[in-house]
Amino acid sequence: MNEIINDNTVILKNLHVSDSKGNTLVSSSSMNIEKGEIFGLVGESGSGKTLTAKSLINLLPDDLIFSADEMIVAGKNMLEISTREKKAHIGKNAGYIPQNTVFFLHPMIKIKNQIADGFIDHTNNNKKESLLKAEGILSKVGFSNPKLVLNYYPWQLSGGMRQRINIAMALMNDPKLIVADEPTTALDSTVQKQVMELFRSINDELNISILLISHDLGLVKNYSHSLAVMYAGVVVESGTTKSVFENPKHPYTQLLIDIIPTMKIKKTEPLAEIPGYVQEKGRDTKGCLFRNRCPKAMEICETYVKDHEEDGHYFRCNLD
Ligand SMILES: Nc1ncnc2c1ncn2[C@@H]1O[C@H](COP(=O)(O)OP(=O)(O)OP(=O)(O)O)[C@@H](O)[C@H]1O
Repeated sequence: MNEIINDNTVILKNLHVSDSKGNTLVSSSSMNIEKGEIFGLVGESGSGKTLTAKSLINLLPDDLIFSADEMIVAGKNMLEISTREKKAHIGKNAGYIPQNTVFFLHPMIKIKNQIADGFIDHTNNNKKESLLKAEGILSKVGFSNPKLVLNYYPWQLSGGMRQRINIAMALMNDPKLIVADEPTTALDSTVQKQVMELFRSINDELNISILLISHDLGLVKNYSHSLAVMYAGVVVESGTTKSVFENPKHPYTQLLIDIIPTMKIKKTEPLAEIPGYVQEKGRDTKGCLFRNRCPKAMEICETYVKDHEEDGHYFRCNLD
């Protein structure tokens, strides 16, 4: 009964996450990730990107409470299966690349002993088979001498190489979905580009869906097919990347697009910012959470906010 006949890798409707004191952290958030697409999830720090992604892949901290009207991930209804089944399903079908990759790999354990674990846990393969598989994947992610790399300790590798190892680890179980949380934040711009091109080729060649979390709308514009913009725990706009960029509807999205740095900016010029900050508290209001920073706010925005959807382009705002 839990097998879903649907091509979408993720269907999420009305996600709500709160802390143990009942404070709302994420609310009314929905998204669909189609099979084989790169889906960008953007927003400022604290907007709920990581919590949303972690809800999907069963990694929410135990002290947080979540609910949703629908949550389908890689063909399974996550709201109807046991914790054990969820763990097995996610372990087999989803790879996670966390924000802080430096601490993700244990510095004192050889790569070969870290890369094999998840694969052995979720398949019936032994260590030898898993290392053979790892060699193939390491060359896919750009290592010319995978046998040598397997014998390295993480501290012997550069940041970009460690990130390639993390990507290889996420690929070991042939997942349907990879969640990459700010995967290039710690890298310099040349390595950043190489890593993003690697994600693109993985997506092209293996048809794996990628949930790309980033605060950088410019990066998401370049690499994603569709995207969702989050503000203060709420998805305020979503759609294909083309339609959101050609016709951004939400004032927050419009401002984010305006501040994407362009090549024309002189090095000495400061980057523009949106005045104000994302609110941490009071996220369960019926009104619009962006109203205090919104240049187009109206009185009604204090108590009400309207949902619009046309041809898969969604936005949540009282403007039409
Ligand atoms: N375990 C937790 N307990 C209580 N509040 C939390 C917890 N984890 C996150 N939060 C809060 O939930 C909100 C959303 O956090 P989240 O990490 O999802 O944001 P984000 O958009 O991923 O930001 P960043 O880019 O900084 O990681 C923030 O206000 C954060 O302080």
